[in-house]
Amino acid sequence: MTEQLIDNFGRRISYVRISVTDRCDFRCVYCMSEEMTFLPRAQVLTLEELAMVARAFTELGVEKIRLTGGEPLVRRDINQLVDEIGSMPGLTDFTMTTNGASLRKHAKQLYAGGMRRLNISLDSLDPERFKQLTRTGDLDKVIDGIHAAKEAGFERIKLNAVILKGRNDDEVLDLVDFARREGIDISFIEEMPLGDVSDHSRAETFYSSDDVQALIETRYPLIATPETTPGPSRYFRMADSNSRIGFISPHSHNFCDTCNRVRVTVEGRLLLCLGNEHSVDLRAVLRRHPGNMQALKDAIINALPLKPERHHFTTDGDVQVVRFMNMTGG
Ligand SMILES: Nc1nc2c(ncn2[C@@H]2O[C@H](COP(=O)(O)OP(=O)(O)OP(=O)(O)O)[C@@H](O)[C@H]2O)c(=O)[nH]1
Ligand SMILES: C[S@@+](CC[C@H](N)C(=O)[O-])C[C@H]1O[C@@H](n2cnc3c(N)ncnc32)[C@H](O)[C@@H]1O
Ligand code: SF4
Ligand code: SF4
Repeated sequence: MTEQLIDNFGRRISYVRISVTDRCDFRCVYCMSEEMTFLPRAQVLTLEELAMVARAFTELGVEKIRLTGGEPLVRRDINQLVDEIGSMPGLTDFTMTTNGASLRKHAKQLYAGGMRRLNISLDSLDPERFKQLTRTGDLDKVIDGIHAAKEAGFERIKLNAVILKGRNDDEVLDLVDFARREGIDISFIEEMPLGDVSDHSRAETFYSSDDVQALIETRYPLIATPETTPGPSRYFRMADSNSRIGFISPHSHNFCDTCNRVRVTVEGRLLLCLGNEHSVDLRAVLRRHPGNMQALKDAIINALPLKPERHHFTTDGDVQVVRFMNMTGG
């Protein structure tokens, strides 16, 4: 029987999020500072190391892998990694979270590599505002990227929108209408206190999922659905559309008791929880014992008791976790 990863709270780890780069072509205000220094290449896992980490997890019973970043599509040779992971036995869900700007170039290859779902971040449909929120992003490219993903055949595409009071809360209904028109899903995310951002006061911009939901229900009554992905969204449906509306609410509806996931940061740190610092250095194991799968699996198994029960985020604007989101991939 396959070995399984079960933590001290009885939660089985079936989902791993792997950050493949800390670099990004955007500088979203809630994720990065304007002047970011990225890691030297030697500190980042190589493609071979990333593939070995993915294989170790699948051999330990993990069924879902998400590639993230930074922007995963700016990593050179990303398609090679996708092909390799996509062919690993045991994976039932292989996917990516992307800002969408390079999907016109990559969507077909991702599909060919075995991906069937994609999450694409989109916080505004207004080109000027989109530029302000991402600092460098071009809205047209992202919309074109969404279309490219649909054309490539992706079965489920989900938009992710981080809602900030006073910045884009007036676009919630427009974003829902966009998702309905495109026949795709959308999740609304509460901003988390990761990384020290100077652009806005997080205490002032906090906008709860309940408020987003109330706003949507002024136009579309929402019907709760038990459907889940092995992710943190709570989903709702509308009577007259196939699009699902999700809410990712780390503050107002904590989902830690059903947590099924761990992360591998771009430096190969196995991070047991997004909201805490408990971690183990897998890169050191990989480089001390090159090619030794058992040593890597043992390091992962031995790390599990470190997984904390939950995060302790607050909405008062305090930063509890200093690392930026692009290191861990969200
Ligand atoms: N606090 C917390 N936030 C998470 C966790 N997993 C994902 N998120 C946040 O959820 C948002 C969307 O993440 P995605 O990369 O789209 O992944 P997902 O929601 O797990 O994806 P699905 O598989 O489609 O459900 C990001 O802002 C993540 O930081 C988690 O374990 N804890
Ligand atoms: C860090 S990004 C990496 C993948 C890709 N670059 C993208 O933007 O989709 C993953 C997700 O985290 C979200 N995110 C980033 N910073 C966040 C924060 N402080 N709070 C909540 N979500 C955040 C982004 O909106 C995105 O949906
Ligand atoms: S949220 Fe994604 S696209 Fe935006 S800066 Fe962070 S890594 Fe880049
Ligand atoms: S905050 Fe930590 S414990 Fe809670 S769901 Fe996220 S990773 Fe799991």
